[in-house]
Amino acid sequence: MEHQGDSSSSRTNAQHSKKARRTMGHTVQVAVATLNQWAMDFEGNVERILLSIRLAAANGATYRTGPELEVSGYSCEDHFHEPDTYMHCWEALVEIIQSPCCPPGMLIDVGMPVQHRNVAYNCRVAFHNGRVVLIRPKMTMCDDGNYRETRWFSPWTKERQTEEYQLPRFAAQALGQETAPIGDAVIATLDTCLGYEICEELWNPRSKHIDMSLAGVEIIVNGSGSYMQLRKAHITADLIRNASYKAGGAYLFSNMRGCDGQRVYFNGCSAIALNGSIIARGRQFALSEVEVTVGSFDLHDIRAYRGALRSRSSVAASAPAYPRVQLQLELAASDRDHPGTPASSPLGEWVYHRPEEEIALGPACWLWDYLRRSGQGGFFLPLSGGVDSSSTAIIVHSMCRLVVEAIGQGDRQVRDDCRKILADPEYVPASAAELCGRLLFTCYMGTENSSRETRQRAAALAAQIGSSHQDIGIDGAVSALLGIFQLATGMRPRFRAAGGCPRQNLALQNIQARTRMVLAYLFAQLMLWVRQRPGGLLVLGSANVDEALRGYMTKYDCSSADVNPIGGISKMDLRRFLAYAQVEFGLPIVAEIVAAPPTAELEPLVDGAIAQTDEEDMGLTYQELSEFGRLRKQAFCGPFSMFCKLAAAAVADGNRSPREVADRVKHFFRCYAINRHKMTVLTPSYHAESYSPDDNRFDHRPFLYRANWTWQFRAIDAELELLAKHQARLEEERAKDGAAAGGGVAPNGAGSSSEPAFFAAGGNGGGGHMTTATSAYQLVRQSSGLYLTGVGGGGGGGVGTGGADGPGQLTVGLTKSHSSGGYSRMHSSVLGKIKDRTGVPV
Ligand SMILES: Nc1ncnc2c1ncn2[C@@H]1O[C@H](COP(=O)(O)OP(=O)(O)OC[C@H]2O[C@@H]([n+]3cccc(C(=O)O)c3)[C@H](O)[C@@H]2O)[C@@H](O)[C@H]1O
Ligand SMILES: Nc1ncnc2c1ncn2[C@@H]1O[C@H](COP(=O)(O)OP(=O)(O)OP(=O)(O)O)[C@@H](O)[C@H]1O
Ligand SMILES: NC(=O)CC[C@H](N)C(=O)O
Repeated sequence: MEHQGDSSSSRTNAQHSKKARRTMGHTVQVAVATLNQWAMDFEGNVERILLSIRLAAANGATYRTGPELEVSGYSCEDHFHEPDTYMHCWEALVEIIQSPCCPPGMLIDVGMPVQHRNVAYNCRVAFHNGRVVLIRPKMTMCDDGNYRETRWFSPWTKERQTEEYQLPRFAAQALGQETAPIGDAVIATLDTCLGYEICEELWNPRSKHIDMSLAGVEIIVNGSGSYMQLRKAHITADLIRNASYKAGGAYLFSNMRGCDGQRVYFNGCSAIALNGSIIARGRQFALSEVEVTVGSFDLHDIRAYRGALRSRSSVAASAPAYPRVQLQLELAASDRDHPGTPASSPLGEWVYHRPEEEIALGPACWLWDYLRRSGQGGFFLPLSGGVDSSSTAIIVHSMCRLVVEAIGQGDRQVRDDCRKILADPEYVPASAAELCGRLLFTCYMGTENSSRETRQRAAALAAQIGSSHQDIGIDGAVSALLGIFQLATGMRPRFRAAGGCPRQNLALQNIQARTRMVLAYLFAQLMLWVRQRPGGLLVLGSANVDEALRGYMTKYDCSSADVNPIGGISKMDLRRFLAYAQVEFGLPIVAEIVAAPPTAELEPLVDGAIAQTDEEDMGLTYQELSEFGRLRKQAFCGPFSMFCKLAAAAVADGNRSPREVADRVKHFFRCYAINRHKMTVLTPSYHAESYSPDDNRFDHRPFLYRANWTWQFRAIDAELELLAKHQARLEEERAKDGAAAGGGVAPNGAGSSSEPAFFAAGGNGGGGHMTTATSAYQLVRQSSGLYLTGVGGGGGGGVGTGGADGPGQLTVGLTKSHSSGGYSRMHSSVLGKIKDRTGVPV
């Protein structure tokens, strides 16, 4: 099926084609736009789209594409259920199509939601010379991480088929066009062919670019809404490079950038690749709202590259065709139009930001978007002089550096936003520190438990970054609150050091922490009044991702803020960031902040020194929390699997016994379970970490748990018993065979290698087979060597039984261990309970 998508192309274009036929060029100049859109801000979104079209045209591009859902903004979420959203998108589209910013002859597409026959799709809408030429719906939705696309959109499932889309009445009248093709089609121009895969379609194993490129589509266009996560930027670049390397052709990747109203920060990095090399790319982090990246390539280079890929050509020869929308248009500029337009050369190596730079830049840009869009006048931060609140303060300072730099480079949008925030229409910042003094208000809120060192560190950091700093005491407020309690109950809690029980000790800590939160909001509301400036300040939070995971924070203390730039970042990464900032931003005090042991300073000092450290309090190190966090979320480990993996590693390293590992895993899960409720009120945090426990979108789990995990912990105990038995048997074997055995046996027990046999395929005595199924249970034995050495030396090869089990022995071993250990104990107690309740023996 072919569509004459441009049958009524304008006179200008017809003349252009005639001329081009005489002086045909092969170099196509294209533009990918990176836009900082804002969900539901149709006004601003249209302006930014038009600006990008204008810039693309000014740079000689004949084709412009942009990010996913750029008309509405990506993060509209349940607004995608509202008919208004679709209507406003069409209104915006008509405005864009009819704008004088769109030059005649230019092929343009925008991303927006479209409802067709009562089904909502996430689409690219391509237009040319005032007409919609194709609506291409997304065919593979994204639902992982923070994405929830199938909640609003359906994938287009009719492969290589189109239907007629009926334009809304007002749009049809405005454009003089009743229908447009919608579906899985491509656009054929007079000189090349172009097709779409939208964001996730590139990430999916059945990427659409494969079939399209085999069917002769030379330019693949991807409009994306891909958000930042630490250490992720290289993935998109690799995917684009690989797609165009394997399939040949040009790959145009256009991404959103910035905070469009949610916790995520879209990652920029728009790029153009040709035949496996990146030829143009945009920035990952920046304050500019519109960035247009232009690249040019020779269509003959695509044909030569593909033709030389012989295996590709033979597959392509039988590839099914796509419906093509035919346009009377040449994308390649004629030589006379753009004499000497050179094809872009491959860029050198793509240098990615290190994680510490990503922390310095990403949250800073996100905060800028949040601040200017919230209409507030700056930030208020309770600054303790510890790693976390210092990191937050330095991120604001980094934001100020970016603002000053952008204004210096002539970014008028940033300058105007800055003036609006500060309510000063003439303002030009003198330096980052000077701007910081106006935007960031820090406050040390000391108690009798605060040390001189932290107080001084907070003051020194404030002086070095330039924030407006105050040092206040809050003991009066704390004792007033305790006084009320005492008046009401006649009791006054005491610290542990003064003979109080843990409950009293904890309550006395939490009242200090919560009082700080109340004061933080008071100061945030009134500090600009004190300075005779309008508006208020946003309260910043500083709880890191590990504290959230472990629940090591007081609910509704200073962790409850308006926004938290470090809530998705681990303590380990924050330390890296601080080391980087110390040098990069010239902040010598940071060395002391990093070196000090993290402490809450909520318990009395002992002889004037800190008596409480975070890691001791938590019973876990920050490094362990990162490891547990990754296993829980990224590796999808429950307590049992986490134990198995960590025990295997610990035994291999010889640094911990399985029992110690079991104790720590159980402690972690207990703490996680009793504190999970805190995640329901977690301050909105910049999303950066793939193991974030954020309950809002990213990590959907219950918040009421059976915190002693009886069933799961019993499985760990059974496993411990099993390992102990193996250990005992191993020692027995060693004692028996001693040096004569010369170590373990080779695979299949056939040799006498001095290495413990690792991939044993069955003990010689028992004939058991190690199947390819590698459960976590098997891995424990593999990496600890316990199972395999036992197999070889003992000649029995049974697991858990020491007998001559046959195939499948591992499973049998597991079952036996459970029934001999925890499971049978539990089982009899259940039977007892049932009997008690029913009176009937079971
Ligand atoms: N399942 C559940 N669903 C809903 N709510 C639940 C709940 N379980 C307890 N609760 C409630 O939660 C409240 C207890 O939580 P909360 O008041 O936060 O108190 P809690 O978690 O008991 O104690 C605060 C923890 O944070 C530590 N801390 C304190 C201060 C600073 C720092 C630091 O970051 O350096 C750490 C402190 O050592 C302690 O471990 C109670 O009201 C309790 O009834
Ligand atoms: N003495 C203090 N002055 C001002 N704010 C404080 C003080 N103590 C704690 N806070 C605030 O409460 C937050 C949580 O306190 P907590 O003691 O848990 O610190 P933390 O999470 O370890 O962070 P940090 O590394 O900044 O101390 C801090 O990040 C900080 O914003
Ligand atoms: N919007 C999307 O389809 C997202 C795709 C992809 N998984 C990403 O993280 O970028």
